[in-house]
Amino acid sequence: MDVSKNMLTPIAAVSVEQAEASAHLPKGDMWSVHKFGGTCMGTSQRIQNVADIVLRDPSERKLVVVSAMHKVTDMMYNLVNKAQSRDDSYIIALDEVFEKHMTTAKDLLGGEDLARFLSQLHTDVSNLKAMLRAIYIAGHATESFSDFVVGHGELWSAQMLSFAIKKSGTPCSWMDMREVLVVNPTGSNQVDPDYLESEKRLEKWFARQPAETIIATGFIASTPENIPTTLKRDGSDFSAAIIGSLVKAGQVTIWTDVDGVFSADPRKVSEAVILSTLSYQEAWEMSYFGANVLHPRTIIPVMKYNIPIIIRNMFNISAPGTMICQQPANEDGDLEACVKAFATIDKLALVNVEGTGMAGVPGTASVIFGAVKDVGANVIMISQASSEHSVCFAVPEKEVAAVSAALHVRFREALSSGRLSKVEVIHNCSILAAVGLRMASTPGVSATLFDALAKANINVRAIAQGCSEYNITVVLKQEDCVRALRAAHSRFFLSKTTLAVGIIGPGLIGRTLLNQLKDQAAILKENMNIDLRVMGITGSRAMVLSDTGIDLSQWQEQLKTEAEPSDLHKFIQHLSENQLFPNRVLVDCTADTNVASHYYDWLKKGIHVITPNKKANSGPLERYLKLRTLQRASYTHYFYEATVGAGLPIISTLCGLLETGDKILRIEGIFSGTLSYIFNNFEGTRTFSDVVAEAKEAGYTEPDPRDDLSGTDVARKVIILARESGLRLELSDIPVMSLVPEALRSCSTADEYMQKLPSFDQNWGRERKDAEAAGEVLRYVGVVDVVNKKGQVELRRYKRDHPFAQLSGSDNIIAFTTSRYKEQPLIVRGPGAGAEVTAGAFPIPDAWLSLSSGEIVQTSKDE
Ligand SMILES: NC(=O)c1ccc[n+]([C@@H]2O[C@H](COP(=O)([O-])OP(=O)(O)OC[C@H]3O[C@@H](n4cnc5c(N)ncnc54)[C@H](O)[C@@H]3O)[C@@H](O)[C@H]2O)c1
Ligand SMILES: N[C@@H](CCO)C(=O)O
Ligand code: NA
Repeated sequence: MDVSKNMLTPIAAVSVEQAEASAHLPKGDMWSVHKFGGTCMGTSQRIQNVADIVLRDPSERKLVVVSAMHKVTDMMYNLVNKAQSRDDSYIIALDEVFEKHMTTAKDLLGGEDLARFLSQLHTDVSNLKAMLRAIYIAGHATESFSDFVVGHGELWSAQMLSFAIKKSGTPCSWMDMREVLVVNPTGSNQVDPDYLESEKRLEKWFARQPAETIIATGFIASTPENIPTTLKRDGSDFSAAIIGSLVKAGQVTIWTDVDGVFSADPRKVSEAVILSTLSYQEAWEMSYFGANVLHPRTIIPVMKYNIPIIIRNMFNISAPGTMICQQPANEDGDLEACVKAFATIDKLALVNVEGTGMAGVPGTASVIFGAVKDVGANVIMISQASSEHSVCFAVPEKEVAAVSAALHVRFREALSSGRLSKVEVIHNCSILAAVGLRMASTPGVSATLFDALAKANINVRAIAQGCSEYNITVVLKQEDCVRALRAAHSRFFLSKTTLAVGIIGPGLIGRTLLNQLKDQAAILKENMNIDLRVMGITGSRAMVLSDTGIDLSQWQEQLKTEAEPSDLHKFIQHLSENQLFPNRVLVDCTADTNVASHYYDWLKKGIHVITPNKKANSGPLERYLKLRTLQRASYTHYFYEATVGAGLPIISTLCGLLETGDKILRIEGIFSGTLSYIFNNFEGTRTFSDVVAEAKEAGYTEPDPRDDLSGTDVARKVIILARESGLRLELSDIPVMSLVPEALRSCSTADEYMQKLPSFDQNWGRERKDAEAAGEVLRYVGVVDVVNKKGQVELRRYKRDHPFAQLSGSDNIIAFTTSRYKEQPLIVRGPGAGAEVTAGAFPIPDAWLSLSSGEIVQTSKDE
């Protein structure tokens, strides 16, 4: 064997191209370093799998760093703890450790190899027994005693693996890294490698023990005085990176149990994707957030020589993993590709120190952070705007009480003199960070991020972005964090926009809407990339909820068989919390005042509301104004086109006129599909009550047809349009001529009313004939008189040639007289009631699209 080949390769930085060309498999003389963690070394079978992976790597020179078998490090620490607390059971615990390794070895090895390993294991265990006995007697273990004991897990796993590899005929040595790796403690549970000394010792090691496949113990090392120690919390990944840099490896592969680094925590974002590449800095940023990557320190040694690190799943070898290397060449150059990943940290508190006495006074920050340091708190982010009137920073929630107390003490005088106005704590915060090296050079990234957050109705409490621009950090309420993460992630990573929909009131309109959605969902997805899912349907008695979307061909059955008692609160909660998607829409298809009274809260939660229910907009003026103010102030949509004239573009026409600067003078028309139908068809051939029954049958009427006949429904529409035109009117301000005879107003049900109605047919017959005799027809009309600030609803007679006399079916006709349309009013005419046209008024793709992408759609004029 050529010993020189095993000596350290001269320093030769690997370029990115080289690294990529090598496609995870370095060629030539370069070392391929692998690291297998405890999970990978969990059982004899897994150790065998590790051996197979190592054997399959065609590199000529392989150096494999291993952790102790799964759980063994904890078992070893436990031994020390038991011994020093004089708990005799350390002996049994040591037996368990012995057993575990003996059985694993027996499974894995045979013959002489097994005998050699077991004999070594015996020797080690009896030495450990002696040492633990000493600890037991002393009642104390020094750090180096403890490190010595604990490190055995790695010694055994490395030896077993090296024997397992040898078994296949490949020469293989194992390396006790305590002979090679020298580190100095730095305090705070970290160590610094002594690269020079380690390099020297490594050369010596190679000279003694030339090998092309080496299994090395992770985690353990020596002090410069040759006392066994460990790499502390940085662990075996760090060992692999250090040894990788010492041998100037072609690459370092870290084998774990995940497919690579995800774009976001996959437990929180189901659409998270595996990233194929990450720059060192990006990985660094991600690892800070606890992403399953590497400890930042781990990256430093290999980064120095541009050695790529590949994170791969040992349980899914086919997954290519994530390569961490120097910034890869631009991929797409698009905005979305700039953000590599999102990460979050929960359980934080924001501390805000505020006051005029800080501006221009050097040293305030130093005092603040001095106080924070004194209580040993870790500052997670800092933000100060250039006005210098406030400094805010985030610390772990559990440290905030101490921080706040320390600041109050430190600033007692400043606070009492008023130089500082407050030291304020905002609890229950989380951090959301967007990470990406190329954010630095791409304008618009933060705009897109903040836009996504705004559209998901998420309030941002504080913002930080360093000049490096690798990371944009926002602080938000913890309860919003997952939703924020999903909103941001879907904006940058999903091509499709998503909508979670809840339907309240699957009556005639609701049912029709659900049918339309069933057909439309596929088209929306196909043509517009909108993923629309109905997450819940609730009637007045039963509801069905789904986490992934209700099958719209089954919902009626589900409502019968799989339903639970309806509970509006739970329903809303389900939609807001348990959703796949950040965009949420409620469609209220009831005529219920109570349901309508919740719109404000829903919009406030960021849930869009679509409704044909007139109760909110025609209810108490004050509530209406509050709702509209909120709607204008938020990014949340409130669509109610169907409340007037069903699917006819009445409200949008009115808004269009107002937005373009026109002035509304008068709106007059036939606003009731039911009453239009009734008077269009009440021509002498059928009785009045028969025609009313037909209208009900056709689905034009309100759930209680008396709402139509009494004029209330028309009055509500008049009020809606009046308010839209800027009038501040209450429903009670509108004089209404009711068509419900006095005697029938007290009927307790709609059915009773319908039954008694025929007794009034004669009166109606007379009325109609009178009009006919005068060449006129009866029409029930509503008027919004904007000039005189009033409204009116009444039955009128019109000449046979009047446009209002020309209607058919359930037609509505609405005439807008405006400054522009003064001589000839602008007329909108068409069917103004009925299931298809009404339900069709809200799922218009434009509306869904604007909802899902969060475009602001003006549904009314801004006053
Ligand atoms: N029918 C039309 O042509 C038309 C046109 C425009 C607007 N609208 C409006 O559409 C709405 C629905 O009309 P419809 O004809 O479908 O009435 P409908 O009576 O057929 O349906 C209403 C449904 O809502 C349910 N419901 C009532 N209160 C509820 C509650 N608190 N929680 C859950 N579910 C509840 C009822 O059980 C019923 O299933 C009404 O507001 C109506 O004014 C109807
Ligand atoms: N009942 C209403 C439905 C449309 O709002 C009508 O007849 O016009
Ligand atoms: Na309409």
